[in-house]
Amino acid sequence: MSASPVLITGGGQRLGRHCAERLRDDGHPVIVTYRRERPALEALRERGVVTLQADFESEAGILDFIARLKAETSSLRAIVHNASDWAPDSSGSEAGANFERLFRVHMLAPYLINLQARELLEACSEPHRDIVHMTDYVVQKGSKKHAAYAASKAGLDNLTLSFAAMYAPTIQVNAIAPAMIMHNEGDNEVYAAKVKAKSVMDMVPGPGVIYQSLRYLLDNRYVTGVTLPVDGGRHLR
Ligand SMILES: NC(=O)C1=CN([C@@H]2O[C@H](COP(=O)(O)OP(=O)(O)OC[C@H]3O[C@@H](n4cnc5c(N)ncnc54)[C@H](OP(=O)(O)O)[C@@H]3O)[C@@H](O)[C@H]2O)C=CC1
Ligand SMILES: Nc1nc2c(c(=O)[nH]1)N=C([C@H](O)[C@@H](O)CO)CN2
Repeated sequence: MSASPVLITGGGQRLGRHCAERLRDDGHPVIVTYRRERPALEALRERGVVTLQADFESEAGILDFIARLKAETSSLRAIVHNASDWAPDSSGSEAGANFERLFRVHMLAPYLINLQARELLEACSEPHRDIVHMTDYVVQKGSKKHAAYAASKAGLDNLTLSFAAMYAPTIQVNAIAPAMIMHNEGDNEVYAAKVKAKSVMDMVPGPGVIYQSLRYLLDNRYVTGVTLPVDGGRHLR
């Protein structure tokens, strides 16, 4: 029987893309979701990655994706909820819409996908089945400029506990809480130096440290309901 795929939402770039490529290198079938077509997706397809379009801004979009996921595969080895919108807080009339959108992308989508794709994980013939939520160090601290984003990631962090309790012992549910892993286009040198100095490890490590953490969770059959901090010791500053 062929191996069941690992689903990575928002896998068309940066951390999700890196993990998709590394999982393919390790021989895993992989499905990624994307919103916007681009050359990186064609490169992933050439490596055998299945790509499914998905926009989690609305419940209808989430449910439409779930239906297409079930048409694509009859089982899943793991689900990595990586898709995310690091939107700053909006002012005035846009504040509520911004908050609701981030709630849907970071909480409603993982919640509905976990509920409705449980049968796909249970259908996996391998002994390990995993759900991994990508949260954020900021869950512990809050954010003056990304309060809605931080709150929605805190909700996702709490969903880790609920789903871990609900789905044990057949499915493990954990989270990874990164801090500054890689720069964004447009980060100037002043900002880059400021964020680099926030971790006592004094570095911006790149996505390899996230794949190491994901690999640990996928390979360990006795860890569930935990959040792995991958933040360079931000709490020590
Ligand atoms: N990078 C970092 O330093 C840190 C990252 N994290 C977390 O790690 C994870 C990966 O980070 P990173 O790679 O930088 O993430 P990105 O900001 O690159 O976003 C990943 C993907 O999310 C997708 N996405 C955004 N909005 C939606 C939506 N409404 N519906 C569906 N997909 C959507 C995008 O798809 P598309 O491009 O196709 O539109 C994008 O490719 C995220 O959950 C992030 O919050 C946490 C702390 C630090
Ligand atoms: N979806 C995203 N979430 C986050 C990103 C990102 O690029 N995309 N980046 C960060 C920052 O690196 C922040 O950790 C710097 O302190 C947070 N979340």
